[in-house]
Amino acid sequence: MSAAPLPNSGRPSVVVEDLHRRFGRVQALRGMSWEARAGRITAVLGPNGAGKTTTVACLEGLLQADSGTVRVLEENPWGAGPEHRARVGVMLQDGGLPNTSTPARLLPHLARLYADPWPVEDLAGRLDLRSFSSTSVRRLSGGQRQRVALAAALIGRPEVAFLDEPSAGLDPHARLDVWDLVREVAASGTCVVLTTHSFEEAERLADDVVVVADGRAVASGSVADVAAERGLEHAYFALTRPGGTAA
Ligand SMILES: Nc1ncnc2c1ncn2[C@@H]1O[C@H](COP(=O)(O)OP(=O)(O)OP(=O)(O)O)[C@@H](O)[C@H]1O
Repeated sequence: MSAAPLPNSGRPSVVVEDLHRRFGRVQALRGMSWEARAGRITAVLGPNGAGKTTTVACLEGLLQADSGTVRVLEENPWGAGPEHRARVGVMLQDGGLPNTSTPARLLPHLARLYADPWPVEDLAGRLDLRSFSSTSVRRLSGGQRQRVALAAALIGRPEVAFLDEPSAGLDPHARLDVWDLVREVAASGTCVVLTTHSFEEAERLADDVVVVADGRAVASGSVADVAAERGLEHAYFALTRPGGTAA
């Protein structure tokens, strides 16, 4: 029997290479390049408007780049079929959940779309969804909706999960629950890519970090490498200072 490959060996699960995307006069992406690997958590950090959401939308197959390459599980996500979609979990910033449904109806419905879903009860327990499982999505608090959106992204046990600010606005208990779950998902071999504005989240949760500014990646690598001696926060400010480069 051959040894199981290391989770971060082989080709990266997510590849962004020299991506360009313009919206009218705004050049949102200008040569964005980075990679993310299976079994690791990659945090994408950057100022407002730096191009994080645009890049992730291209990776999710929701937006087409003007030029450059995007590969997710070795496929171009733009126009990819249902088999590819089933392998990728997406948590959008605004939740993207149907307002009139309830967690108790929505999650079992989503679970039935997958061959080997995460058991709904277990996921609901892990994210503490039970106390509001019969409340309509419209009436949930922001943090509750966020946790349901995360459950919806993970229920299909995706090989790649894109999580847009997964713990923004959560209370400290919920935040720790989310971090534990995300770590577990990555430990099972999933490539987790999350956007965040939190240095604490990047430092405590992520293995790798990509710092984005002005439409391109200005640093990427392990959190330890990017943070270097002076810490991630210092590196971030040096790298993303308007018109400046790393000190
Ligand atoms: N659909 C669109 N139409 C016009 N401009 C857009 C569109 N989507 C993004 N942009 C612009 O592209 C740039 C990059 O936006 P993007 O949402 O990718 O940034 P971001 O890094 O995710 O920011 P934030 O941290 O605020 O979420 C911004 O200047 C934004 O205004």
